[in-house]
Amino acid sequence: MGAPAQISSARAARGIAILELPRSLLAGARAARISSGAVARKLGLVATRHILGGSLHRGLAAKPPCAIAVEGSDISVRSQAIEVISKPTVLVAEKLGEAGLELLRKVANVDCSYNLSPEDLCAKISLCDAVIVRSGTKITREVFEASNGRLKVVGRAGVGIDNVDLQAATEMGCLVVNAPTANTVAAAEHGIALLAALARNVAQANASVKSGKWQRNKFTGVSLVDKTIAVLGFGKVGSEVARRAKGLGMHVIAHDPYAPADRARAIGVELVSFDEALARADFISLHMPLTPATNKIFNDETFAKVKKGVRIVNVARGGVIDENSLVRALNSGIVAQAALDVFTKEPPEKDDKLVQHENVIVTPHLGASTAEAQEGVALEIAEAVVGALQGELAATAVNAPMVPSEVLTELAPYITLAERLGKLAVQLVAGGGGVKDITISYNSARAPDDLDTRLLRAMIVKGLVEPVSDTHINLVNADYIAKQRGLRISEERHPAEGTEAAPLESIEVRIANVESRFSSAMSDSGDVSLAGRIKDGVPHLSQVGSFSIDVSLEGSVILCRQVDQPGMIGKVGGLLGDENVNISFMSVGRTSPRQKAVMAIGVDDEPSKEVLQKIGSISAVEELVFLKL
Ligand SMILES: NC(=O)C1=CN([C@@H]2O[C@H](COP(=O)(O)OP(=O)(O)OC[C@H]3O[C@@H](n4cnc5c(N)ncnc54)[C@H](O)[C@@H]3O)[C@@H](O)[C@H]2O)C=CC1
Ligand SMILES: O=C(O)C(=O)COP(=O)(O)O
Repeated sequence: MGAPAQISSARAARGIAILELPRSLLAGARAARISSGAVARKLGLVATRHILGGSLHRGLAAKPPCAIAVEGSDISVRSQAIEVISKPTVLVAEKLGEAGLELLRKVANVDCSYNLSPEDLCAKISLCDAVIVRSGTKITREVFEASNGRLKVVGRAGVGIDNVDLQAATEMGCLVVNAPTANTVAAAEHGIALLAALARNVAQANASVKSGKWQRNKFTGVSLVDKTIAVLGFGKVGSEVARRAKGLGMHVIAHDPYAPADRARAIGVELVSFDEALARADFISLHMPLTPATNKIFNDETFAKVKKGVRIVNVARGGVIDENSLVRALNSGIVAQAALDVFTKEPPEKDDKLVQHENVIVTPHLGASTAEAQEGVALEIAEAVVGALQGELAATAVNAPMVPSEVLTELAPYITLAERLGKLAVQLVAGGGGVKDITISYNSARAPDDLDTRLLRAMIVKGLVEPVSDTHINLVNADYIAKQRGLRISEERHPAEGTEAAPLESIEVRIANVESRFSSAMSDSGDVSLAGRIKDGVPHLSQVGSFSIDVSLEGSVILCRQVDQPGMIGKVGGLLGDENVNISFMSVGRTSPRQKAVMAIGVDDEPSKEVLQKIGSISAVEELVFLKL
């Protein structure tokens, strides 16, 4: 956490305000929290701030500056609005390439502690904002719990995330990112290396010659050309293996329930069913992830379906094979040979039957271990972790919906609007309790499939739940938390007048089956109802119950129902002015002249109870509520 910073000067020139901060203050800082709505918005902070619930500004993180340029002319920032936050701590728990470490060190304190026991990892984790692991470290529920909410990002420097408890990460709002592309070729090359080594008994022959023997007949192998290889899991690695196997003159078939047919066609691979792949293959190469569905997918039943004498290569995960079944299949000759890079338990026991089997060759999980892949992976994961710490939605997020950066930029003001509507709506519910049925209406001139509402929904949940709980909510866990709290959220799309340039005309939040502290917030259908829109880039409250109003959602809001009559604005404004409460906006929504009206007053500061009471006792005022943003 940081301390409020003093701004040495703020000057505006040609629409750019420069806020100068003492350099000493920012030395070692990773970011500055800008809590003034106007400035935050103009810095584009709002989008980042809300995604991880953090408060980071990406421009600052890379190179702590002594000045922040803010676009716009109407900027006034108080010094308390800026808070400097110290560097995050990233624990690198397994060896990572130097380029990645260098990148991390620019923005974080990097603690490289390898080979930690689970206990030591749990002891350390509460001091870390992020942790980077490879396949050798398990990030279990216990680790997340031990972090006491500080751990915000888990970076998996590689593809497989079966060593991370994703459910626990999601529940705790911790983003998991991986590095899915940089080791693809390395893994595929290792698969091909094992395939060739297997077919020609390279490992056994090597050991034999080194032990002083010369056994040429014993190690006669089999040819690859014209043989059929079944690639199971036709994703990134599987496709690269298929391409290379084609080059070796093999006939390649593949099974993958989710593989696009055009990719298979482009490589000249025949997509077949699982059973057909088993029945036809001379070689089987495994490239599917370890999931509950693929766990022990190779078992006695599966081996009963393979062509006798099949050879198996596994550079995916040990857990996709029932290792006892494989030993049986090897002993009976159903499987002639196996080449394994991965094991259910790593490292396997010394006397492991599979490892020691004469027809099995093994490597210690080396698929991703080339110099090139490790540099690439290190950079890929470091970029993802740094981005995530800065509140960006990592493109390689594993447990959060991916939102392209263009969409994020476009939705940024609506993200703020959504959270604020949620925050206001829950304050309008009497007692704040009983909130269960929420309807969100998106009014948009765009085609229904042209609006990604996941982020908006998450932010509404954040706004609704955070003020009444100690749970930290972000895009990662919003849906989970909503479900856990029994919130039933329905989303509606309504075509709106307007241009397609703006993603949305307005957002309405309705809460059904509750009483309100401000009866005018009840819609005709009996729901607490609020709507807002973006005006000149700023979130505005545009409707309360059935009253149309227009108040900028930057500070807090006083809503006041009155009998419409002259002089009300002056009276209320006078009372607030006497208390030095700055009014940022005022708007009156009426059903018809001199009937009921709702006055919405945007205020920068929280008025005292006394002044609210005085406003409430103005004879024309029928009800009043103060809503904090
Ligand atoms: N040995 C090593 O060092 C390395 C191992 N790996 C392992 O290889 C796996 C694959 O990596 P990528 O190709 O990069 O991932 P990927 O996600 O691009 O491909 C995985 C493919 O498996 C498919 N799949 C899922 N369930 C399946 C099933 N039941 N049957 C057949 N296919 C299924 C998916 O549709 C997907 O196309 C990783 O999950 C990881 O476990 C990856 C890199 C290095
Ligand atoms: O990327 C993967 O899935 C791998 O299996 C590589 O594992 P590693 O990072 O080398 O421990």
